[in-house]
Amino acid sequence: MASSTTTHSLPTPLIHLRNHSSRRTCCSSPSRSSASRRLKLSSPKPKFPSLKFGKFESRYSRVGVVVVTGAYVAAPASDPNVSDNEVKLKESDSQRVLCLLLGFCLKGRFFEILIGRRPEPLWMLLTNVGILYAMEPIFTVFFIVNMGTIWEKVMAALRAVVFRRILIQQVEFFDRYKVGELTGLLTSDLGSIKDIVSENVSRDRGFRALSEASFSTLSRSFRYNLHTFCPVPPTCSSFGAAYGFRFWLSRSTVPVFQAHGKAQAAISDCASETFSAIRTVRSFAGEKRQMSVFGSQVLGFQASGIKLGIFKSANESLTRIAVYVSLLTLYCLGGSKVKAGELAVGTMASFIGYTFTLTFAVQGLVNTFGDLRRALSAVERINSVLSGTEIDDSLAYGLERELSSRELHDENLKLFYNNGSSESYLINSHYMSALKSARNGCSQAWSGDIVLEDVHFSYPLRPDVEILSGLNLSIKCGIVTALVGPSGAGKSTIVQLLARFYEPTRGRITVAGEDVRTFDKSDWARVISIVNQEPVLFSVSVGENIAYGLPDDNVSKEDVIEAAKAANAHEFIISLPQGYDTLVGERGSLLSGGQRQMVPANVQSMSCGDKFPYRIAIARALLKNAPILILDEATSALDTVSERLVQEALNHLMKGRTTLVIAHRLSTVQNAHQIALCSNGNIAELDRNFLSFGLDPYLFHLLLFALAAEVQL
Ligand SMILES: Nc1ncnc2c1ncn2[C@@H]1O[C@H](COP(=O)(O)OP(=O)(O)OP(=O)(O)O)[C@@H](O)[C@H]1O
Repeated sequence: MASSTTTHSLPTPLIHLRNHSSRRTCCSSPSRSSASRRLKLSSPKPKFPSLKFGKFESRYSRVGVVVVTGAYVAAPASDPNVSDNEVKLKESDSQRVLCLLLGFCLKGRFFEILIGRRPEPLWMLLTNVGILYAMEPIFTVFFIVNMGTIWEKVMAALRAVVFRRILIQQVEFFDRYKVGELTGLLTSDLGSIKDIVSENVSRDRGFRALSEASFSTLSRSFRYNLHTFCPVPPTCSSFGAAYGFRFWLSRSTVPVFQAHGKAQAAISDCASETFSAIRTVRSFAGEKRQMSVFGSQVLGFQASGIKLGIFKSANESLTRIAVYVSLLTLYCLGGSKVKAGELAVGTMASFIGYTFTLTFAVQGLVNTFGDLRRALSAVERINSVLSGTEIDDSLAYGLERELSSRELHDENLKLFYNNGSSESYLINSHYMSALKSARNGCSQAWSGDIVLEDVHFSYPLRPDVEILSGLNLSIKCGIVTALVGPSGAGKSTIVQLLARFYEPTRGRITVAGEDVRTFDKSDWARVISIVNQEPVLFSVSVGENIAYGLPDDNVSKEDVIEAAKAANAHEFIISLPQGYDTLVGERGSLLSGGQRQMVPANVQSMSCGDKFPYRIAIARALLKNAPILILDEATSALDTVSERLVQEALNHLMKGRTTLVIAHRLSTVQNAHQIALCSNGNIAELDRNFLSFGLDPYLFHLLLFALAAEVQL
């Protein structure tokens, strides 16, 4: 190979000109070579400050600058016409590292030294390469650890924002979306966004792939392009075509990704629905039906997965076609040039190296594009769920106020607070701050009646069906009102309005004469306790489940025990293997078969295991001590002991409170101070003496139906 100059200055147009000419020196005109030397000597001084690297400095610098300036690879490291002063370059650390990388890994010179066509010692070359190989993993660890940490923090903040945004939606939002869909947002959708970084910090993907691909293309273009190496334009155009087509393809795959995400959410929805209602499924022998529903979701997911696979394969094969066309062009055109002596073998070899680098980089980019598409459709799904809905202003305002005003001792809550007032711009703070605290509502509810005045209501998802049509009901302070009526009459709807899960579409609800809408809804829960037939227990200990009655307070163990005693649950709880610390399973299933055997037989008989959650709920309500109590009476038959225990607990709970009982038993109705019959979205108040003669439960229900059908309200 011909030898000419060592180049060592910054990449100015002047230097490019010189480099091109120096390259030609090896193959063609000597006059251009001398011209290049003249130009080289007049090159500007390097701008970078000098750093002493001892012996290695000049060698690395020289090698590196050759590449940076796009010099011809056949240029030797030393040139007798160049003075030492010129050779000693002054570059920064990063420039040196870049020089090392570029000089040894990407140049034809590397191959030529390896095959002995150049005089430089091989050990020197291998030492340099070894140093580079050692540095790479160190920087990789640094890069991945930092990127990973930053991105994990971003994702935690994002998860907190989405969770909080879901929590403060109005109740109808939860009617509209299934549990699986919402959990899917927090798991698989946010997971796809997380993958953008976590999957793309690896060597061959993401930013690295992008920089490698760009650099390979650019350096190829600068070094070989236009003058001598005709394979470059066809290679670049095939890659260009592949990129263009991929861009079009990526746009058309977004709906496919979305459909795939939806299908995945449907699977998790079906699974969570089935498992959460497992007792109902069992009791109806519904396993086969659930399997069929699940099967159809899985098949849907499979179909969308296959469709997605087809798009992915199109992407893959397109990339490969581009690579192989590029390589074939290179072999044909480059090979003929080597044969004709117009091109050095090392150059050809390095060009093949570039092409492979580009191949891997483009492959990495394809994967990154795939991640981006998935992430984009996930963002779109999260947006479509959360943007079209209305947040519950009052709840959002209350939470915002709590989180920002309070001394936060709970580290976990700081995650939500630090992300700050992301919702504050959505809230009408001026209006909200004028609302009265629910503590005022509490004190008024202890002394005043609750009145529903001409209440009309339709559920937001079925606005054309009026459930309550001008309903009037007065629930007297401190006494028990029994609400009776046939199924679907609207009893639970009244409860939901009193709890302020929904607001009446017309009319109003008052407490001691004050419209409930003048009270802050965010802590309205203080005013009302609700005990459902099927109370929900959380997957924490029995004690914590009772303490949930006052979730924001530090409830002492003594208070929990006192509440449990009043709810007649204490005996049963202490008979459990870990007492109050016994963990409650999902949906309140308390004991495994083995644990049941450890509970003494006499306790088991009085445990009314199935009604245990009901008594825990009573204990919770006792702890909460709200002035208004709403009770959906347990319908399932209890044995005499259980019935007595539960009734005693309820009597305890109802004492002195304004109580509304959705009554399913004659005894409850007979003991109530006031009876309201709900039918056709309206109320008729009944005289309790009307039922004071002995009726058996069957006759009682018959009578209710007859009344509901006959009474013109
Ligand atoms: N979230 C909802 N969205 C739309 N319609 C609803 C919703 N909840 C209940 N409904 C409808 O409102 C009507 C009244 O239901 P509601 O649950 O209040 O009756 P109910 O008297 O409590 O019946 P049951 O004694 O069987 O519980 C029913 O037709 C029911 O289908």
